[in-house]
Amino acid sequence: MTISIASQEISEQQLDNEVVLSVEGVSKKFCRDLKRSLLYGVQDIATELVGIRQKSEKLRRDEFWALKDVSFQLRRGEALGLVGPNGSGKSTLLRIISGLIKPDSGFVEIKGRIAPLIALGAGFNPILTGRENIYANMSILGLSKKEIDERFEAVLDFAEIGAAIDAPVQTYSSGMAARLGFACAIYTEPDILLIDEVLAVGDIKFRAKCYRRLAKLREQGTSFILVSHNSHSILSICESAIYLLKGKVVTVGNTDSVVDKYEKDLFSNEIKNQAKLLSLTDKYESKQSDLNITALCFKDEQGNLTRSLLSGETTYFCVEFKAYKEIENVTLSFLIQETFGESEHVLCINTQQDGESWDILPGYYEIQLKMPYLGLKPSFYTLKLSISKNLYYMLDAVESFKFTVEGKGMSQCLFYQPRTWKLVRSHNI
Ligand SMILES: Nc1ncnc2c1ncn2[C@@H]1O[C@H](COP(=O)(O)OP(=O)(O)OP(=O)(O)O)[C@@H](O)[C@H]1O
Repeated sequence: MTISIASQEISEQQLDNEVVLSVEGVSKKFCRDLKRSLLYGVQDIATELVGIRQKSEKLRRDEFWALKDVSFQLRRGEALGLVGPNGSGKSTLLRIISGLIKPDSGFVEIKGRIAPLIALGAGFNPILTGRENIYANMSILGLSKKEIDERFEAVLDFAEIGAAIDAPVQTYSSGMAARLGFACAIYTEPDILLIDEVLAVGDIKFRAKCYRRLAKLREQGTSFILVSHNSHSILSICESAIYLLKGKVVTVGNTDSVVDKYEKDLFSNEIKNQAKLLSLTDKYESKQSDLNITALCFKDEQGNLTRSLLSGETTYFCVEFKAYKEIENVTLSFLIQETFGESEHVLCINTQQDGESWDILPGYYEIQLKMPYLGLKPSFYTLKLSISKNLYYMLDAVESFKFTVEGKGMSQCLFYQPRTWKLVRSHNI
């Protein structure tokens, strides 16, 4: 009896550790010049046909490595996040894994069924109806007609597109196409699901439903590769991650440490580019306006200009402007969004709400907003700001002011909570 339990434990452990995807030394080159790319393509086909094509590590004119020597393994039930800046090769890697394109060197080994959710409605034919596309899409993913018949209602139910199922997919909104694509992919019950940013579309309710469904699939042993610019999604879904930069693997390992490294690199690049954003000297100055915003900046408690904001620190947000004439009832409003977030406003502040407005004479001014504890979590932000007269008459605005906030150990939080701790002993035993 004991022996059988032990052997069962071992076999479960082996199953858990089962590698379902192996990517070994994968490299892929592309050519920047379209004409030359076609020429290289024809050359490659011709040399392959006569059997003299050799895999070359050399780049021809205008070629570059979109992926270089990428290796990793994905295990059964594992969720792996893929992070990296634009153009780092994430989509190329997913396209190679899904078999859409061939690598120039290296190989990909897959055990089981793979379902790619790579672009919105990937694989959908726009002139076919939703119903026809479900059959076409799921049969490409390897299901028989009988299997699709059995799952059809569940797909329809999940996608929530109602009567539109008999309309051509080209009439669908991007959210509807994404829902149908997601439903088709998950109901094929794949062993590996590749998800490229698709979770960023759709309303919050649908996203929550997708996350619940993904958690369920994972319990059943499905593995995922998730590409997202939103670190929060990666951190909440994946236990391991890969950071790609210019086609090469920078780090691979536990999600927290990989995302931390990726964000640090992004922060330092943003901060280097930030200096000139503090002053708005390049901003167009309208001669017809009664007021012009001249600079935006942050200051610390001592009044020093600061470029590195820290969650939880006392911070002043300062807006300098020049008024050309006497103006009554001047108000300021701004809203802050996460630059790479999913478009929800993180913070909207309006002097009117706070019962503040000013009557001003011609001259130079600085409005200072004191935030005793900066409640923003570490991330990149974009701020939009406007100064108005009588709330609705806009005098001047700044469309996009970018800044970063740093802090430690808050990668999964949504905001900073100022706090102190105390242990109080209530009774003796
Ligand atoms: N078919 C192609 N022909 C030529 N260049 C390409 C092709 N596909 C991708 N590239 C280039 O390869 C590089 C990697 O692109 P890829 O789409 O994989 O990046 P990514 O990390 O997914 O970017 P993003 O985050 O913007 O989606 C980019 O420089 C891109 O311009």
